[in-house]
Amino acid sequence: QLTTNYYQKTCPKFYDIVRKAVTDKQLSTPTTAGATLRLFFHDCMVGGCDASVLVTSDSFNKAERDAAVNLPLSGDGFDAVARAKGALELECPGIASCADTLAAAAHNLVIAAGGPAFELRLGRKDSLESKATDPENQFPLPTMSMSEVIKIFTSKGFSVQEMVALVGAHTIGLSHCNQFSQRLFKFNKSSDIDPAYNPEYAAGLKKLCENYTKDPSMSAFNDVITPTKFDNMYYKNLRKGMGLLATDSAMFGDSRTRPFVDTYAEDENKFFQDFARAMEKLSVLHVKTGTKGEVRSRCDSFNTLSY
Ligand code: HEM
Ligand SMILES: [Ca+2]
Ligand SMILES: [Ca+2]
Repeated sequence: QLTTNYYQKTCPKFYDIVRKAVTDKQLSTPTTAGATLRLFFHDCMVGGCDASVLVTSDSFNKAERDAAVNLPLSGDGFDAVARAKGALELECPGIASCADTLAAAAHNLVIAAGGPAFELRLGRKDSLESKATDPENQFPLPTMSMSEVIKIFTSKGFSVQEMVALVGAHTIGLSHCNQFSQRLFKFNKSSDIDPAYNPEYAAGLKKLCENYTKDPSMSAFNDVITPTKFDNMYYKNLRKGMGLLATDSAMFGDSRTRPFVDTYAEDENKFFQDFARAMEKLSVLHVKTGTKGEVRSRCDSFNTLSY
């Protein structure tokens, strides 16, 4: 249903406008790429890629964005989409959906960071709903077992290999200390530190996160070696005990996922190929077309109140 040339007649500069807006923002705010890629993931996992995550709550509706799992999403991703949408509305008002704008923004920022292009199909409509309860049980959490994580990805149609490729997104971006602090302080009876960590790496993290309870904004790079470059360093790190989240370490620790970690650590081209294909699949999950959605004029609110 979606096509790569959807805006060819109605908004031929769609892609260039998005690219300009998000790369400008990325240059001034280097956290933009990670923030936007994660925002796209969080949109697509709940009701498909329909910009449901972008809507803000009001006094009548607590929106998806205010679900616990979405609260840490960085404002930079929302802002990148708002800027691109603002520029699009000037050029071709009422034409480009927020869902397409977010997809194109994520696509572009992956490429700008050195990653692969995935086939970007367009024509998504924006959701008519966004509820804070919708994300329940839809997301992998760092505290989950690998079986639970696999179950979530399988339920969305992804194989274990596709899941390992997608998590390679952790080659860029940040995680807050509270997402991995249990691995550093009082891990269990026999050790303060999770033995899956490389000891020097863990010591560095411990220092970095020393005051995280007082300053909840404290965060660490997901990939400590090349934090802003989209490459296969994430998988190389996993093999050295430098996976930040417990689920990152488990990708190497679990025999179901380790073979793919090894493959991607050794072959960046293969990672890029598989990541691109899995992103293509993620980007068309349950998309809404025709009258099942609308083209919002602002990404943070519905055109007409639907409740
Ligand atoms: C096992 C599966 C996954 C788990 C448990 C997981 C969990 C997390 C957590 C807890 C954070 C840190 C959030 C914060 O503290 O602000 C994070 C960051 C991030 N995740 Fe994942 N994630 C998973 C898979 C994915 C996938 C499939 C993608 C994209 C395709 C993705 C993209 C990102 C990005 C780009 C960041 C950095 C965000 C930023 O810099 O603002 N993650 N992830
Ligand atoms: Ca969604
Ligand atoms: Ca990297």
